Amino acid sequence: MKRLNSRLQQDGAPLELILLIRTLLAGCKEISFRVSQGALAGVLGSTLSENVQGETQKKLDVISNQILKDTLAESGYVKAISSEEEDDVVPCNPEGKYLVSFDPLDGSSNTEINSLIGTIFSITHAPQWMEPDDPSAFLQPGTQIVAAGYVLYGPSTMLAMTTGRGTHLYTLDKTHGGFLVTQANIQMPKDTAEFSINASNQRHWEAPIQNYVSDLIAGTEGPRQKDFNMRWVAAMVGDIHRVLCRGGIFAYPFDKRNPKMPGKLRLLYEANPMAFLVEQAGGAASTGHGRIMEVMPTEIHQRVPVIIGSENEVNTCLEYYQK
Ligand SMILES: O=P(O)(O)OC[C@H]1O[C@](O)(COP(=O)(O)O)[C@@H](O)[C@@H]1O
Ligand SMILES: [Mg+2]
Ligand SMILES: [Mg+2]
Repeated sequence: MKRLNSRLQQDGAPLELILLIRTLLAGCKEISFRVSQGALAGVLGSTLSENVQGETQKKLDVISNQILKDTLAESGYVKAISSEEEDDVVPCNPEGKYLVSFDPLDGSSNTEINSLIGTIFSITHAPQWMEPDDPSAFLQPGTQIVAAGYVLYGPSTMLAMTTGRGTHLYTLDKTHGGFLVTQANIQMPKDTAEFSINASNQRHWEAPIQNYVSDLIAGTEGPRQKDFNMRWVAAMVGDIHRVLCRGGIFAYPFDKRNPKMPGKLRLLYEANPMAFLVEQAGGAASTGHGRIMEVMPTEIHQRVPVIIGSENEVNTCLEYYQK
């Protein structure tokens, strides 16, 4: 099986980017170890603090954020970091060539039940004009990302990553501590009979997505004339992993409860990396009104509605928005 280094070289990644990715993954391996210790390491449960988005931070959110922040800041490759758990950007090496955005721990509510969680990241070039504490350099559309992926802390620790030359799946071989390619160039099925959405929010959605999901649920008796199954992990990283591996459609749409919050998931470190991975695997990723990767961010913690998955099913969903 191919090692991470040779796969990245084959895909034409520059040396400094490879070294940065290896550094980032060293942090993720430490998180993986802490996660696997569970209650024994005293890492479960909530802290007394909230992040900038008003969410109660779990101990693992804070620990994972600290691990990644320290590892990346010390590496020298990174000019600045933006994280779900940091109010502002974190300045690193003024000479660093890259910017890294991450969700240190996705699926926080799963930590206490030993269920799927992960780390999501994206990497862009750092503009030379940028001061390391300047958030505006992070406001680049997803099309500028040079590498993105997630590490899934599941029964095995897996990495899904793309540098724009296909999406590859890797598995952490704990016997020597390296990630090995276990599936190169994943190709998602274009069609699917599986959807993934928090249906308890249905009454708050806009009409197009309400109608679309109603038609999925109507199955063979409805206009789609086909039965669909529903799957929900409650961690985007787990739900997207399933969609990448066997097709499906995942959505976290805009809902009307808070008009100032155009969706739940964050563009820089949740929606964009997943959109890049899925597009590179032959899938599609939209806000309902346009390609996620073309959204111009206006702030680092910006939220967007997401509809991500098998290409034909995403397009069918988008027809409801166009009606
Ligand atoms: O249970 P809800 O409210 O539908 O939210 C689930 C969503 O929230 C998230 O957990 C948000 O991410 P964090 O855990 O990083 O805050 C997503 O992974 C998931 O898809
Ligand atoms: Mg998250
Ligand atoms: Mg998180």
